[in-house]
Amino acid sequence: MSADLPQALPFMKMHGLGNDFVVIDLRAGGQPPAAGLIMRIADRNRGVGFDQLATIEADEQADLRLRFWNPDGSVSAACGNATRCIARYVMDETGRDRLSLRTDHGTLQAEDAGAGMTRVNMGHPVFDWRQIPLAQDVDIDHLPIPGDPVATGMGNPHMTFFVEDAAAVDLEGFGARHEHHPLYPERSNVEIVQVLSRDEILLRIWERGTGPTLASGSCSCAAAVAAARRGLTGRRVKVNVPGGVLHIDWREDGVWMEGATAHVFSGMLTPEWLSE
Ligand SMILES: N[C@H](CCC[C@H](N)C(=O)O)C(=O)O
Repeated sequence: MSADLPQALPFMKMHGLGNDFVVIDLRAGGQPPAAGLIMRIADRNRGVGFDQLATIEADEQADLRLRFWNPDGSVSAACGNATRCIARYVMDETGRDRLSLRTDHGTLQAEDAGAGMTRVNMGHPVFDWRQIPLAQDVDIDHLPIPGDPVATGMGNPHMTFFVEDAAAVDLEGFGARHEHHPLYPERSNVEIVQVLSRDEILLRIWERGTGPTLASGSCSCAAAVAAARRGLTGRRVKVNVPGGVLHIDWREDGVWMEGATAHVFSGMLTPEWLSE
């Protein structure tokens, strides 16, 4: 082994309803990986594979500082399921039942919801077109796009379509096309929603920078907020995603999201692989 190989890089693999994450714990120090290394780790054949990579850092204002990246190396200010996974891990580690987590979308509160479930307040939805962001001032409840979608910001941009039959949508073609719609200068996450009742929806997801995923926290929040704004549901809904169930509750203090999490394994990226 040559003396100038990088050190091994420890990581954790976690998932929330199949929305999977590589988590790098930097609380003791160290820099987040550069975009090139993030893209290599994202490779499901030659790396580890993930929907998002997250780092945990120590923070002076909150209990933890979290950052998120997509497999294409782009940054996301919000990642609800990774936030829940990391909150659960640190609550188990410290014995605490509440944590504050600073993200690029503000400081979020997480709590133990009992029965192994973890709840996070994802903050207030954003309805200002400049902050979502959209390219121009349009009616966000009825975007000038075929299919009549709703625009919502959850720290990241969302475009939500309501359909009769979500299973009938060609998500690959539809999602890829709409992620890059010119109305969204920073691209968009795309949600296909089928309303089942006043308090239950079916959701299929195309994540910006990732593609189709089994679940997505911020997409579930955006879909629930959009359904409530359209008057199709109340503000508390059960969201059925391909990977399971999330419960969304749009309260006065923000959009709360509750569901299961898993810490699957801890591993090491080897010095040999890191230096390739
Ligand atoms: N999986 C995440 C969302 C990632 C969003 C990301 N694809 C973007 O906006 O760039 C979640 O649970 O909220």
